[in-house]
Amino acid sequence: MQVQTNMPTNKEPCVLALGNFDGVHLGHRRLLEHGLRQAERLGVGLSVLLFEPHPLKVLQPERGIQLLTTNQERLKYFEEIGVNTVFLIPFTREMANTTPEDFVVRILMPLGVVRVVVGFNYSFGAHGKGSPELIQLLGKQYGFGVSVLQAQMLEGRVISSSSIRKALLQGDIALASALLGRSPSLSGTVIHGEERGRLLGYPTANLRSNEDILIPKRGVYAVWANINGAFAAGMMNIGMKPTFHDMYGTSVEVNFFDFNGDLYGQELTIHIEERLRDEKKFDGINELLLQLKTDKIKAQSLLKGLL
Ligand SMILES: Cc1cc2nc3c(=O)[nH]c(=O)nc-3n(C[C@H](O)[C@H](O)[C@H](O)COP(=O)(O)O)c2cc1C
Ligand SMILES: Nc1ncnc2c1ncn2[C@@H]1O[C@H](COP(=O)(O)OP(=O)(O)OP(=O)(O)O)[C@@H](O)[C@H]1O
Repeated sequence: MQVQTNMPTNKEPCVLALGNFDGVHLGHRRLLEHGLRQAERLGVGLSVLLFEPHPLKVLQPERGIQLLTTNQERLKYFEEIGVNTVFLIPFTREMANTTPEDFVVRILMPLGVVRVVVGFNYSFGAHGKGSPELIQLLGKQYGFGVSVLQAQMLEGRVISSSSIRKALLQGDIALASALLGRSPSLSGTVIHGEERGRLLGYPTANLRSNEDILIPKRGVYAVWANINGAFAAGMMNIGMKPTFHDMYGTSVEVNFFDFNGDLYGQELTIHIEERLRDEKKFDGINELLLQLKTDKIKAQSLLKGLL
């Protein structure tokens, strides 16, 4: 898969899928699969146009965006699905003010678009005024086809990045997984913690993720990661360690059951399988240790099926 950060000069014909694709969820997958079939029928490749940073970060910086995927993760999923080219175009305030027609003429046409694939709720151009109907009209005028995919649903619910964000903030891993079509994950770099974990007999990898990435609801989760090519089961705590601190920022830490080694500085992707419980303030270390033992047994039994 090619990633182009400059406007192409060769203008190879392509089918182009449009949107943010945060999370690359089931709805996105079905849209991209439709794009692949169209591309095959037309004998061209499938491209995706992505704005970087996410438009909401530029348009509503005060809201503090909470993304499901990093750029790297989105690109990995696109590659797995079979996308040929990703155009990564900077999103600026000027871009936000582009009229729908200018967007088509200045951005889409130079990409060699023969067909555009969008979802039923796609919006584009200044104030999000461009709709699927408008892009169909512009397609007729400028000579490219347009597919508008109907709303992809799961059990009566429209699949969307926002509904997945909501599920994760409520700790509903089952719902988030069903909408994503895979377990949710959280990536980050292993940093130094307070080094209390190893004294407790539960050493933890403390994770720092990109500031724009969503952290699920506080609590304890059954998780796994691929460490140096091997499956590693574990349990993760997202929280403030109330047993030890009155005021503390949120930390994300994972105790892997059968791993012994140095992870500092490593990039890890933690796959979240199930939420086990809320974080609690315990009356001392012994109570916490008893609970951790129970958590471990529960997580191990849940994760056994994944091996
Ligand atoms: C699976 C798991 C569950 C935890 N649950 C709690 C909890 O409910 N309450 C709490 O105060 N701390 C909890 N902790 C955090 C511990 O209090 C301890 O501070 C931490 O493991 C050590 O942190 P460190 O790596 O920064 O030294 C949990 C840790 C893990 C790994
Ligand atoms: N459930 C769905 N069914 C059909 N098309 C969809 C669905 N979800 C997204 N799309 C389409 O996929 C493309 C990328 O969508 P977008 O990034 O806006 O995702 P989204 O899940 O709708 O996000 P958000 O919830 O943040 O609005 C767009 O063309 C959009 O219309």
